[in-house]
Amino acid sequence: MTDFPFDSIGLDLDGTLLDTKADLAAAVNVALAEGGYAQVPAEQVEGMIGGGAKMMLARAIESQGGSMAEEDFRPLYKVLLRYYSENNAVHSRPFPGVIDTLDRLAAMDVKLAVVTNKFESFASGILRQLGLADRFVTLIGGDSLGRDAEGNFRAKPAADPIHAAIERCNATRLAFVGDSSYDVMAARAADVPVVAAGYGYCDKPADELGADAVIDRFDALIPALEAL
Ligand SMILES: O=C(O)COP(=O)(O)O
Ligand SMILES: [Mg+2]
Repeated sequence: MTDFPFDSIGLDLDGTLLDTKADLAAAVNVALAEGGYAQVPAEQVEGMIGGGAKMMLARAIESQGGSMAEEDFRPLYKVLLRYYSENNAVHSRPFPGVIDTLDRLAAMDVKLAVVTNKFESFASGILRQLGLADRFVTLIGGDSLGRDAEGNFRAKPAADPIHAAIERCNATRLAFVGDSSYDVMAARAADVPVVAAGYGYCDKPADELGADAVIDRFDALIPALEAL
């Protein structure tokens, strides 16, 4: 181990490690077509990513003043999930600098955990298809920790998935990296330092997310963490 200040890093998936926008947009648009709604361009879907697939679809339907009644929404959500389960790594790829940086972190014995609001099965399938699964000590998806007393998934922005990452990495010092306000809120709630991926699908300007640092490429991560 070098004098790198963290022994573990938690990493968001969509918009941080992987550019998944095109596959997510295709899945949303299949569901929107099913409901008779207009198609939404991928650039617009981008701002709807971060809270999980259900929230992404809800935002797309609401942007067209559509019905959010359970009997209208549920069938479209099912269409999205079915389509995405079969088409989730068609266009999705690591962002520039991701592979090199993960190699460098592995060489420094830094443990890596994926903490995503995607369903665990989707996230693990994508990482497997892209040949990246073995790089992570653990993967915590939006559904991995079950639901809280109100019936909501114990997912970001809650601290629970970050705490789970700390535990599963057996981390002494963990930092988190993510692209949305959910990521920053979850890291803050768990009291861990957080770096914002400014090149990702930020739901507000990256420097307004409240992170400790902002990077504009993934390969700026190691120096950014060293400077925290
Ligand atoms: O798919 C989403 O909406 C969120 O996924 P992420 O937590 O990996 O960004
Ligand atoms: Mg994200």
